[in-house]
Amino acid sequence: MTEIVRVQHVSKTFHDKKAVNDVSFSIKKGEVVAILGPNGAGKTTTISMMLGLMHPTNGDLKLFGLDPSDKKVREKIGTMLQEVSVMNGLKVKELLELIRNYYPNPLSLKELIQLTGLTETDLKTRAEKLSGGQKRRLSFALALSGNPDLIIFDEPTVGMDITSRNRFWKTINQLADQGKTIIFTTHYLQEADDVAERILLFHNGSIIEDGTPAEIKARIAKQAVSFATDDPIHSLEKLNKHAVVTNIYQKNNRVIVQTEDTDAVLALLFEEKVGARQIQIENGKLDEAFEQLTNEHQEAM
Ligand SMILES: Nc1ncnc2c1ncn2[C@@H]1O[C@H](COP(=O)(O)OP(=O)(O)OP(=O)(O)O)[C@@H](O)[C@H]1O
Repeated sequence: MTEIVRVQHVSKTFHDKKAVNDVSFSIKKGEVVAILGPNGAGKTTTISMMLGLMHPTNGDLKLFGLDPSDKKVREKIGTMLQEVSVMNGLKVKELLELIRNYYPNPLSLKELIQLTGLTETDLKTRAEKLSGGQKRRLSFALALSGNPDLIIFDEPTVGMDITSRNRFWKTINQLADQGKTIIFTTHYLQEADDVAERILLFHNGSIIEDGTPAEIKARIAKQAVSFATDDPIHSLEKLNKHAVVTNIYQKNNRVIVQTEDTDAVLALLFEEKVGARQIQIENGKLDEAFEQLTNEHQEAM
């Protein structure tokens, strides 16, 4: 598979602050990658270096095998940054036409409208008169204008209402199906869990986890089987003796069995005849994993 992004031992220091500290990763064609991490973790700095807006203090960073500021690279990238700045005085349609002209194979205006949900009224409006949410929609259309192979977004859904957000992710999934490579940062962990195939978790300038959302959640092993029963004490006694049960307790008439193997626990419920009803399997949540991983790292420092 073609390597699109290659980051090798990259660091960025501002005065004496190490914002990014010896980070290495590579991203292949067609991957959808979420960059997560608490405030100040180094996400925006990493993205800015990928876009050639900042140079690494140390290390090497290539997109499509070239320097990010190379014209050939710029033609293949679409981006949407946190700050939406649009050119005042132009109508949305004029602005889109202008930007499309910079690219060798732009998307048609019709395609851009269909992908981003810009309305006829939006097209006739001067860019500076758009609402915050409409501006983000325009910014999304501008990012897609050149029909980019690589799309990089920094917190793209901030300020979008639920409908716009759903539409945005639907389009992203559509673009991913076409084989585009997509990298985005977000503080909405559910979005990363739903959309990304891979998560790079940043903390204090370093990558502390790199894996699929399922792998990252599984590493925290907060999986559990819970059930209702007429005799919780009897269930606790019968199940507690099995090694597959890592923890067991009663909560509001339900028995919660924490384990790393929910299938084995399900089998046990029937073998031990505990009279389990309304059985539920909980696979852990990404936000729990996120919090635990960043805390563990904080303690280890
Ligand atoms: N231009 C700059 N000058 C000095 N320090 C900077 C600059 N840009 C970023 N930093 C510092 O580098 C660190 C990483 O910042 P960065 O913006 O990359 O974090 P982030 O993960 O994107 O955070 P957030 O989630 O808040 O957007 C922070 O401590 C920040 O204060």
